[in-house]
Amino acid sequence: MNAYDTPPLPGLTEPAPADRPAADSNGLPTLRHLDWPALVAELDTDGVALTPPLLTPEQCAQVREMFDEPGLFRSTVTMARHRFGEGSYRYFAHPLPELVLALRRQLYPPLAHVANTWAARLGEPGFPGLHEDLVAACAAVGQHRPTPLLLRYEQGGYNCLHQDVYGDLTFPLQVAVLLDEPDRDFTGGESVFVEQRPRAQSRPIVRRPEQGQGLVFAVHHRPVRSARGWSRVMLRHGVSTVHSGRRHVLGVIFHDAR
Ligand SMILES: O=C(O)CCC(=O)C(=O)O
Ligand SMILES: [Fe+2]
Repeated sequence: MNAYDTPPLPGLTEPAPADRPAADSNGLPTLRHLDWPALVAELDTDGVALTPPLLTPEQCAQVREMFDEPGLFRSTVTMARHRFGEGSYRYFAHPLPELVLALRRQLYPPLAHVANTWAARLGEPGFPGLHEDLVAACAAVGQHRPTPLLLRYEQGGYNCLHQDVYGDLTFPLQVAVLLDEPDRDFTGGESVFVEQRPRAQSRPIVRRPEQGQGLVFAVHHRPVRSARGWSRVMLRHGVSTVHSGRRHVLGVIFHDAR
């Protein structure tokens, strides 16, 4: 059983306005245009869902440029050093930039609804309905460090298949927002997912978001209906080689890290 009540899934009663991102009076994203029931259906089928643009091209440029402001980050990882791939990523420090915070807070409640449905299917503990309560739950188990990150791949860059687990408390969904325009700013660099099914061969899934679009996907596993009820299917994600140009992604992970 879930230990938390989850607010109803937004979008079930309100019509989705336009299929493009809007900004509030502070220039921060507002995500009222997302068709959550459609995204949930996609997540339940594939474990991966592609959103309409979450950020405008201007907001994408704004976030991309943050990569070169070292003061915004708590740590930088050179992927080749750990054999994670080729490229680098930086974890944002507190206080998170307003735009990153806005995405994290606004994407969380509908995803918590999905997470709680998945948890109930798998007999796992549930999650709070508000992101601030998830952050508090993380802190209570020693996970204090923010996990949103910016990734940069140059020509030849890639990201090996992995899972973003940073402690015992793992929120099961995450979002990656593409900040560049494919085939203009870079070529190659597809988003790659591999679903490892029980007692079966693995399924590859490839997505090519446009600039500003987000990919929502399972962090480690998700429920899939089987003959004996629900079983866990593992998902790993990565990025194929960038053939030319530079590719940037904003990674929004909801649990904090140890
Ligand atoms: O660059 C990508 O598309 C993958 C980013 C990633 O691994 C993440 O957001 O956790
Ligand atoms: Fe990742």
